[in-house]
Amino acid sequence: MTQTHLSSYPIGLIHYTNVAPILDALELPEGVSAVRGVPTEMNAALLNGTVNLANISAVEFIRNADVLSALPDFSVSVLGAVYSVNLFHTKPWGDLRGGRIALTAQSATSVALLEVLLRETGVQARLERAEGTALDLLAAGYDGVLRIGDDALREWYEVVGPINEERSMLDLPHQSGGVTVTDLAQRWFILTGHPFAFAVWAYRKDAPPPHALLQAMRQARRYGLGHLGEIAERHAAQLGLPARVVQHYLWNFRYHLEAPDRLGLDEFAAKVAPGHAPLVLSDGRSVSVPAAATP
Ligand SMILES: C=C(O[C@@H]1C=C(C(=O)O)C=C[C@H]1O)C(=O)O
Repeated sequence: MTQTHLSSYPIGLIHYTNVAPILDALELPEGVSAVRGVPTEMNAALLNGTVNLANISAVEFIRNADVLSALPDFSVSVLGAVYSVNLFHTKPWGDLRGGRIALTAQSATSVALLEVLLRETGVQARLERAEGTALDLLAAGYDGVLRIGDDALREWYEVVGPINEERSMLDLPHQSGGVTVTDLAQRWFILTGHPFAFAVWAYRKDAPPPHALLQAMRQARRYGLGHLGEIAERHAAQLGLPARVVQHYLWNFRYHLEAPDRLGLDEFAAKVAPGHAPLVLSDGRSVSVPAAATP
């Protein structure tokens, strides 16, 4: 038997439903292995060198732009509502001043986004790490609770649902039973008019990805976006949500780090890490979108 010596290229995968259109059909090429985890775990794994590439919190890419580069055509971005990055609160936003907000330990980007949004609206609150569902933490006395990912999507629907034949996703209320759900990407859109990039696929500059992996990722995404209905059905069953809700949730994402997403990323970077190292993509370009030519 011939022994093949494979060079090993470990990658990290955040396994939230929002990346299912990219990851569900991904076949890892020979020599590539994957670990899975929540954003803060994958951020740490990439930064400590346990993995060489991962979809990570965009803010960690920004903060570590000296050692990380990002793929030029992959992101988890959204223009307007995202449905799964939510602040649940019982008082109006402005009355959160001086209040206590619980933060999920899974997130880095959304915590930084919340800080930006609070700062820009002049609301100073005490931010504390605490785990639990939004409703449990509100019942425990927190004034606001930040939730992300699948839990946030489920808990959002628990508060504002159900949809029915008369109501589309867009008709759902933003509050119910004394609980308001503020969608942070929607709030960012109102503030800036730009998309918000939650995650990018970053890799260590000293360990660029093999071409076969990039090809496999692009192929998987093409398949996933072409089979969104099936993916939504499968994940809806796992999440305990209507397939209609999950399909809307998925098609709403922008998975290609296009010019508008870069604009949003650049703007966020200027707000969270002024003076950060240039954000470089693997095609050698900077994230910044060139200013439109002036006449
Ligand atoms: C849109 C989301 O984006 C995620 C949010 C992240 C964060 O807050 O650090 C990291 C990766 C993203 O995939 C979500 O979790 O719902």
